[in-house]
Order: sequence, then C-alpha cells, then structure tokens
Amino acid sequence: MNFQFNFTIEDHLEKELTPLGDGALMLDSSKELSVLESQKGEQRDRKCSMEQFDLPQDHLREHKSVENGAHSQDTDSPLSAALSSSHLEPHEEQPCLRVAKEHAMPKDLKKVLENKIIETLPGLQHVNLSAVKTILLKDNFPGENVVSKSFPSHTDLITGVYEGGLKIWECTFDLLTYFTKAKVKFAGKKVLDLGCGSGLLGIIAFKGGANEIHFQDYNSMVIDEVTLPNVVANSTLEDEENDVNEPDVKRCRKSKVVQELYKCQFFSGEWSEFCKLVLSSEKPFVKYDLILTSETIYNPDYYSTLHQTFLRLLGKNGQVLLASKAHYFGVGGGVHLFQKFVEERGVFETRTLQIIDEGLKRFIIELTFKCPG
Ligand SMILES: C[S@@+](CC[C@H](N)C(=O)[O-])C[C@H]1O[C@@H](n2cnc3c(N)ncnc32)[C@H](O)[C@@H]1O
Repeated sequence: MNFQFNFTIEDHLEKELTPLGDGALMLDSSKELSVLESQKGEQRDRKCSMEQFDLPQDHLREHKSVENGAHSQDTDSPLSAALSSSHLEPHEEQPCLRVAKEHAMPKDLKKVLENKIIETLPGLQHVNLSAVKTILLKDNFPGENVVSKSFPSHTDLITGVYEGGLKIWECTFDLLTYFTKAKVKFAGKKVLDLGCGSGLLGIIAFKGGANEIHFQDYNSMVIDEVTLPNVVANSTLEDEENDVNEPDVKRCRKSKVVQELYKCQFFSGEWSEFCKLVLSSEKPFVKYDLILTSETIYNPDYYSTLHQTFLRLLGKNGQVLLASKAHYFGVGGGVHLFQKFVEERGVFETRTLQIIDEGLKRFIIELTFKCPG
C-alpha cells in the first residue's frame, strides 16, 4: 500500500476551485490558493489572504474574546502571548476557511451503513474506502465534489479542497499499535480525534470507555460517508454479534447502543472554524483531556492554526498524541519542522514517544503544556 502523497493535480482542476457549496469558502483561479504538485517536485504556494474572505477581522476578534474569557494567565507568559496574538503573520495565514458544522447522528442507524462494504481490522470495523469513492463518483455526490476531483487523478489531497480523509494513513496504524503497547487509558476522558478521516483513533477511545468523543475532519463528505458509518459499524455490529431472540432484550440492547453513540459528536470544517464552533457550542466549554491526531502536520501553512487549536481546546493537564512521518515530500512539512515551530512558541513541551524506523521514518510525539497552571 502506498502512503506517499501523490499529487497529480491538473491545471484545469486548479481553475475549478470555485465555491463548492456546503459552506466552503474557496477561491476561484484568479485568487490565491495553495496547490501542490509533486510532478514538478515543487510547492506552488498561493495563499488565500484573509481579506479575500471578508472574515478576518471578526474571525480574529472572536479568537481573542474567547481566548480572553477562557484564560487569565500572566500577559507576559508565552501561553498568554500565544493566546492573545491578534494577528497571524503573513506566512501563517490560513490557506482556506471552510466553515465548520456539526453533523447529527442519523436516527436510522441502519441507513448509515447502507451500500457500505465493511472490512475488519483486529478489534475494528471500517467501511471499504474504494467502494465509498466509487459510489460517490457514480452518484455525482452533491455539495463537496472532491471525489470527482481527486479520485480519477489518484490525488491524496488537494490543499484547501480535500485534505485526505478518504484514506487510512499509515500513522493511524502506528498510533493504534502504540495505544495497545503503552496501555493508553481512555476511560472517562473527553477525547478529540482531530483530522479524523476514518476516525479509527476516536473509535478506539470510544471502545475504551471515553466519556465523550469528538471527531473532526476538514471535509463534510468524509464525516458523512466514512467517519460516521465507521463509528456506527463499531457499535451496531458488536450488538448483532450478541444476537438474541427476545424482542425486549433486543430493544434494550439497541437503546443502549444508541445511548452510547450519543457520546460521539461529529464536526467538519477548517480547524479555526471548528474551534469557534465548539467553543461557542458549550458554555463553559470543557476542554479535551486527550487530542489524537495522525498525519496532520504535512503542510507548514497549517501549523499556526493547528497550534492555536491545541492551545484553545486542550485541557491544562491534557495530552496531544500526534503521529507523523518524518517528512512529507512535495508539501514540506514533517516532525522536525513542527517540533521547531512548537518549541519557538514556548507553550508546549514536545516529547518523542516512539520512532518507527521502517522505510520512511515515522514518529509518535506527545505535546503537553509547559506550565499547566
Ligand atoms: C492526511 S489526512 C489524515 C487522516 C487520518 N488522520 C489518518 O491518519 O488516516 C489529514 C486530515 O487532517 C485534516 N486536516 C488537514 N488540514 C486541515 C485543516 N487546515 N483544517 C481542518 N482539518 C484539516 C483533514 O480532515 C484530513 O482528514
């Protein structure tokens, strides 16, 4: 299986990057956008400027007010400086701001798994992604038309349009193995699977007794067609395994499954938009004990937003478990660059938990607040 980025974006696709519906705030070809092409082995980086979206001022004010409300640290501390930074440096502007939304758990759980082929990994079920893509292509999926853009050209991601959630990336498996090896505890925790794609990390937390599990992906279609079905597959199938004939027992089990599923919430959208949404949805917002994230540091343009997301959403004694390849060719990101970025901001401590030295080196790193108080 090939887990390398595989950029084969053709020029006509770039020109098609116009509004996509589904809340996406995209650019047309006359504006700037990050598009990566490995064929040329170079990164052409045309950023969306904040002004182009008419969002920046409100967006930044909102960051500031929420942050000011949530923290009362000494204004000289790196944490407070990072939280109160009212602007992003030009190179730190977010390439795109896809509006965030919450996806409700459908009432008819059976429908969620309709037309899905279920595959099995040890202790996990997941939908077959090729089948999902084929159906999406065939049905000319409305809204985010990312499959028709990425699938025929075998593109793993299109920056700002499709960020790779229709594939299970290698580092997800590294983190899954690490969970078992390190006996990571999920019970009673509030967990975020950030950039979840298939959501397998969050599903393990769900199965491990986490109290609340939030799944976030950039693309709404990934949440609806992959993450949500995977979560449902990992609850209802288990229920069916213990098949019983008595209707009362069956009903009781079913309602227990539904109750359990309500521990899970699903969100799509760009990270800063996601932060805004969750921070305003619960008052006061209870921060995450654990943020799990795999293969989300490939693009240095996103580091500032990602760092802000950790900063705003992680509980003071919380932990981020991040899995990544050492380097992402063609995109430029990687573990060392990200660790340097984090260290320069002085808010989080990073610790390497594991190095997987097979083929392309991969890492599991932990981020915790330097001064939890
Ligand atoms: C390469 S995929 C990895 C998917 C999954 N974690 C895995 O390991 O299989 C990167 C994920 O990060 C998310 N992502 C990347 N950049 C993002 C951004 N700027 N805002 C929101 N989500 C983003 C996308 O949703 C995408 O699913």
